[in-house]
Amino acid sequence: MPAPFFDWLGERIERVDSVVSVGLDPDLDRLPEAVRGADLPRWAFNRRIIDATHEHTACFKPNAAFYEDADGWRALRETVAYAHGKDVPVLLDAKRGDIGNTARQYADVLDMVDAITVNPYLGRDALDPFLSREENGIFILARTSNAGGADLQNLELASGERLYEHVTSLAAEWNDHDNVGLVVGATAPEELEEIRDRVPEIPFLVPGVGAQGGDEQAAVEHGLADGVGLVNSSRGIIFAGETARGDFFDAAGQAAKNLKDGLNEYRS
Ligand SMILES: O=C(O)c1cc(=O)[nH]c(=O)n1[C@@H]1O[C@H](COP(=O)(O)O)[C@@H](O)[C@H]1O
Repeated sequence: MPAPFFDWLGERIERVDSVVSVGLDPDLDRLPEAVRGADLPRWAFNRRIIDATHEHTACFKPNAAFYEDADGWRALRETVAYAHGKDVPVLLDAKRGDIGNTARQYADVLDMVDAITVNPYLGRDALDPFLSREENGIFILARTSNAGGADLQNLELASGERLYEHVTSLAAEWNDHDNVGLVVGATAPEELEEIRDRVPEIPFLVPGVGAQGGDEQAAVEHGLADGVGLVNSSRGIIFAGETARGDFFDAAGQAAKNLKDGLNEYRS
């Protein structure tokens, strides 16, 4: 039985026929004029992005880095409640990982959001406060999309395995509540395929399409487990209006639809 988060996500994917995750990374320097004067510009921006994109969206993924100040936290709370009002789950991209006593505090954010990204490098006890939340989705970083992702994650261990392969096996071992997902970048299609072969049943969050130029086909072909998984684009959707003609937010809606249609060509 999948965890409630993955049940909800599966239903949402079916209902909107989309595996698109829209990344809500509202860089204050790039917000359009229309929302700059608002009391909480990031919330005003996200609300309009959600309005424009939700019908094409399986999940919203705010990255915590864009909210780490007092107003940011208020904007995040409003954003999450609004997404929930549209029946869209929210995955907080926070990449948490700390000693148990601290991790327990971090994990409390799962009272507000539905899923979170976590960093495995402090080991199992650092993730226990997250993994024990049976309702939620816990996405463990396996192979990240950035250029330096290979520096550590592709290191070969004495066993002959790569580090990301070992992390993948550990994640499967830690998946007592069927609430684990993995983060694997679309910019690393070979690793995506290898990781999928290792864990056929774990859904992936695949960032790195769009602005980072990752492989959409590989993201869909290897990212989904029994049809469930997410392919994320943030800047490519929310800032599509910077270069498009017409309304800024309509452009975001169109970009979300285009990504959905493009990805759906590879869904079986
Ligand atoms: O955990 C993530 O979501 C993540 C993992 C990773 O390997 N690469 C990656 O880009 N991300 C996040 O996904 C989003 C990608 O943003 P765009 O490059 O604008 O689509 C950002 O919030 C990143 O922090």
